[in-house]
Amino acid sequence: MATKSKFIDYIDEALEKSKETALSRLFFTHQGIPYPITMCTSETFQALDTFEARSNDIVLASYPKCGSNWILHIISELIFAESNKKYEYPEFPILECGDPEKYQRMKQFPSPRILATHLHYDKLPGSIFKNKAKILVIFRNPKDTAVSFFHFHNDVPDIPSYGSWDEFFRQFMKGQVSWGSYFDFAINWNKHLDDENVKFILYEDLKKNLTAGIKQIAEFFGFSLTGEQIQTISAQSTFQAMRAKSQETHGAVGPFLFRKGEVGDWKNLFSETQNQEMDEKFKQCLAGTSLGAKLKYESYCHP
Ligand SMILES: Nc1ncnc2c1ncn2[C@@H]1O[C@H](COP(=O)(O)OS(=O)(=O)O)[C@@H](OP(=O)(O)O)[C@H]1O
Repeated sequence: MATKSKFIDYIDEALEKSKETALSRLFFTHQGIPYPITMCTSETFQALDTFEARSNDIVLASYPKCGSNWILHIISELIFAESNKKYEYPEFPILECGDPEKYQRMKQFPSPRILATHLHYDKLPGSIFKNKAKILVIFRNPKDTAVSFFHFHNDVPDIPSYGSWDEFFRQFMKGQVSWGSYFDFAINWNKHLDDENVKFILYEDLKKNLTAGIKQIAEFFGFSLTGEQIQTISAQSTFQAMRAKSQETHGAVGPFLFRKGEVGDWKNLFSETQNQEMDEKFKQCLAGTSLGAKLKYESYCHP
């Protein structure tokens, strides 16, 4: 994604802060949602209200662990293929993370700017909608998302760990994890997936047919690339290719972030009771909805 850059500096800085942070002190709550103090501050949230989006910003919205780094990579490769200019990540790409002055600096950045975010729909800065920026929304099945989230906490040495998978699962189901509840995030987006300038993409579909997914993403954002260029990007965007370069692109956390990249890893951790609990929650929150169908829960979350 980037050579040693602000991007890696920012991750290293957050990891350094994490070292001194116990899990019990990791979160602060802003407008009802828990965020990690190692990455977000209330000052930055305040400054975010003044953020001015552009119509040609590329917005990537996802709950944590649904594949945002994958899509970020694909987008930066699309930009490179079209313009022959490497996207340099002048700031950490997660919009809500960083110091409050970042939005001032971002005014100077050339278009297109990539804005990744884990914010829930109703917490996104209004200028994204007012100025009609295009938003790609990435979803992944909730069981694999939870398992990926747990491993990230418990595998990365500098990030506060949970006592056990069972403990993490309890907190995940209550929405007491960074960026809040997966299900609230989903319920919020469900009403907006057919809005103008919004496109939905499913992690599992991208896994099944990466080339087709990249083609759709390119079309949505108006990149006109040849079939050969799409194939090249596809070859560079497989899990294996990205994991092999992960230390170079993401620093020390790279191999933990690009952990397994599989569909169905939840089967290794979920107990029967946890399965039933999540199936029930899915039913309550999303059964019969447009997003509920799009997530293909039956295919990806049933044994
Ligand atoms: N190319 C490719 N193919 C398949 N899967 C991939 C790819 N790149 C990233 N990933 C997987 O995405 C998971 C990390 O999600 P995020 O990038 O959204 O994480 S974060 O929220 O920004 O920390 C994490 O999932 P798990 O492996 O299940 O933990 C990554 O491995």
